[in-house]
Amino acid sequence: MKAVLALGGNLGDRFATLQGGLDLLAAAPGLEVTAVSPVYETDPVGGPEQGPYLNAVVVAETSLAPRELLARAQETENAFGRVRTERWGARTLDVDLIAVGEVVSDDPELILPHPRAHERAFVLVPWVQADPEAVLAGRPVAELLAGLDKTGVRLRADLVLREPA
Ligand SMILES: Nc1ncnc2c1ncn2[C@@H]1O[C@H](COP(=O)(O)OP(=O)(O)OP(=O)(O)O)[C@@H](O)[C@H]1O
Ligand SMILES: Nc1nc2c(c(=O)[nH]1)N=C(CO)CN2
Repeated sequence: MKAVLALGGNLGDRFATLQGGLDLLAAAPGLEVTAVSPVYETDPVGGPEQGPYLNAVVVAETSLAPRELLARAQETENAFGRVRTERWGARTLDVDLIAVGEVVSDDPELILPHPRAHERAFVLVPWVQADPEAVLAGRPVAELLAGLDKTGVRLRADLVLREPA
């Protein structure tokens, strides 16, 4: 199955954390990274006043069940010292599951596709770069993006994630 994961963080050495998170995810058995987006610097959306994020999207081919993938994502967050405080608050690393194959889930522990992805330029802009054919809940991501404000999402061409070996 194809899995799409969104990485983001706005504390500490943000780029080193993104690379470390990607490497750790890729080290999981049953997950092969097939595409990595460029890195974007993004204005924070929601939550308290906080600094800008770096965001990127990773596309992978996986044999893991969605729950196992969520566990890997959460282990990766924890490895980078994520401390949960307030909702949408600053964090070193956030790993969200955007979509896993065609799986639809309304279990609050794992909602698929991610319930806010369709309105988040900081997810859709990198995603469509990693996969121009991307589709979310039956709609081309490129089309969803046409209706969104992308001014808070800036390419950081100087920061390029290394694809894990
Ligand atoms: N698609 C999903 N990807 C990641 N976590 C999810 C998903 N659906 C539900 N969750 C649940 O959401 C809970 C809270 O996640 P988290 O604290 O990362 O939220 P957030 O990143 O602050 O906000 P947002 O959910 O808007 O991105 C997690 O414990 C997880 O079980
Ligand atoms: N720019 C930006 N804003 C956010 C982000 C994020 O990754 N990037 N993540 C959030 C909660 O998941 C809330 N707000």
